[in-house]
This record gives sequence, C-alpha cells and structure tokens, in this order.
Amino acid sequence: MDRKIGFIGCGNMGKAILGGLINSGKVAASQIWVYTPSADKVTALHQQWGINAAESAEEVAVQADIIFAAVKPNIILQVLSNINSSLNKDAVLVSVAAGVTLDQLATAVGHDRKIIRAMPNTPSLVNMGMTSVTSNALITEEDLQDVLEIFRSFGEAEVVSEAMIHPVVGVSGSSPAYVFMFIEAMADAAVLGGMPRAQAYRFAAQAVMGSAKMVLETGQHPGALKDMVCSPGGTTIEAVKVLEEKGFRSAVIEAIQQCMEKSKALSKS
Ligand SMILES: NC(=O)C1=CN([C@@H]2O[C@H](COP(=O)(O)OP(=O)(O)OC[C@H]3O[C@@H](n4cnc5c(N)ncnc54)[C@H](OP(=O)(O)O)[C@@H]3O)[C@@H](O)[C@H]2O)C=CC1
Ligand SMILES: O=C(O)[C@@H]1CCC=N1
Repeated sequence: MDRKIGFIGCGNMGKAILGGLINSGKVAASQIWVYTPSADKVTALHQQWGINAAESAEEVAVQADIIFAAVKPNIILQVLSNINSSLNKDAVLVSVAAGVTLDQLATAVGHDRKIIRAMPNTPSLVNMGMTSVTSNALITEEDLQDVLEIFRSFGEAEVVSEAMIHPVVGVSGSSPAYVFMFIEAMADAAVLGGMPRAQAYRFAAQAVMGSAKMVLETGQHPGALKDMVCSPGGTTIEAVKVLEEKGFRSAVIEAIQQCMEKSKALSKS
C-alpha cells in the first residue's frame, strides 16, 4: 500500500495495530508517523520499529493519508478538533475509541471529513485480530478497501452498521480480557493438579486456540463440538455439570450485556 499511515496515541491498542501492520509487511515503517505525548515512548517505538517519530499530533495530520486515532474516548474529540486544520482534504480518519459515534467524531473534526469508526482488539498484535469497520458517507470504496486491507493484514475485519458496534465491543473488542481470565483460571486449576505454571499456560492457551479454530473451521455448532468431548460417564461431563451449576454461561451472557450497556452509555455522554 502506498498511502502514508499515522497514529495519534499509541498505547495498548495503537501498538497492537502498529505491530500487526508492520509485521504484515503491507506498509514500510518509513511510511508511518506516530505521536504520543510521552516523547520517550515515541522514541522507543522508533527504535523498535523504525517508524517516524512525530513531535505533535498536527505533524501526523499533515503527513498521513490514513490516521488512526487511538486515544482514550474521553479525550478523542478534543484531540481531533486540535488537528482539524492540519488534516489533508482527503485524509481518512480512523477512530478506535469505544462509544464515540461517527456523528460525534464529525462534530469534532468537521462534517466534510472522511471518517471510519473501527473496533479492533488486542490479538491484532499476534496477527489474530478481529475488527469491525463502519464508515461515514464520505468514505469511498477505495478508502474502505484500504482500511479493511490494513485491519486484515493482522487478522479478520468485517463491515458492520453503527448499531452493531455494541455487540462487537462485547463479543470481540473487550472479550480478550474474559478469555485471558478463563485461561488464567484453567491454568490455576492445572497448577492445583500439580502442573508447573508455565506449562499450565501453554496447555490452557493451546486448548482455547484449538477450540476456537474448530468452531471456525468445522462450521459445527459449538454445542455439538462440546458433546464430542463429553464421553458418557467420563471426566468432561463432570466439569460441564459444575459449570452449569455455577451459572457459567449466564455469567458470560450477563457480563457481555453489561459491557454492551456501558458501550451504549458512552455513546450518549
Ligand atoms: N485496549 C483495547 O483492547 C482496546 C481499546 N480500544 C480503544 O482504543 C483507545 C485507546 O485505548 P488503549 O490503547 O487501551 O489506551 P492506552 O492508555 O494504552 O493508550 C492511549 C494512548 O493515547 C496517548 N495519548 C494520551 N493523551 C494524548 C493526547 N492528548 N494526544 C495524543 N495522544 C495521547 C497515550 O500516550 P502517552 O502514553 O504518551 O500518554 C497513549 O499512547 C480507546 O479509545 C479504547 O476505547 C478499542 C478496542 C480495544
Ligand atoms: O475497555 C475498553 O473500554 C476498551 C474498548 C474495547 C476494549 N477495551
């Protein structure tokens, strides 16, 4: 891709996208500009990846054709209104901020701007990201394909309507946190059973990854895949019984419902 890429804010999520993008080889580091307020962090990113260290958000706006705004939701509108006058006419602005709507973004940066609202997740860092993409009316097919290509260079990406972003946050943007908790808990149990901790993480994580791959690749219902593991009178069904007794599935559903409510509440504030 020959478009120049910018990052304003490059913390957990920005780094995941930046690392995924550079590792994919789709964009050379010399084509990327990054700004965060801590100069030492930009320098560290420059040393690690060879990207251009920008001295201000305005510099990123001037240089880049596609700009990722990866700052916290509570400051994004201010950050964008500050760079408004520095942006190129055709610049594509990609916000990853949870709960900040296309309309709010346009109010900050101008209703004549090309804007994409995306919801990625941190597994982007290891080329296994899942991202939703929602465009405003000014985004062309070429812009959309370029942004999809960027997100697909380190995982999967799908176009969704803006209303669908709340479930996306619940099931994908935030969900690595719950999956890590699940892996940690499984490993704790293995440690309880006598397994060394590092080995327990390897077994737990590989089991989660393999199970996810089975869902994606076999096309079978997760319940049917679960049934394949449960031998009659065997070990697995004992575990399944306890998980049902403890409300495992309803705990997950309620947690994600709460997450979606927060996403909706953020959009209103
Ligand atoms: N973490 C996740 O899994 C996901 C996060 N998101 C969204 O990504 C966004 C960023 O989250 P996350 O990466 O976790 O947050 P972090 O706190 O890790 O990163 C925030 C970044 O913003 C920078 N920053 C702070 N103030 C400014 C400013 N005034 N101008 C420019 N940059 C600034 C910080 O720089 P410095 O360190 O120098 O202060 C840092 O690089 C949020 O809007 C969140 O909703 C979306 C999907 C998943
Ligand atoms: O917790 C958050 O608000 C962000 C959005 C999705 C993942 N992390």
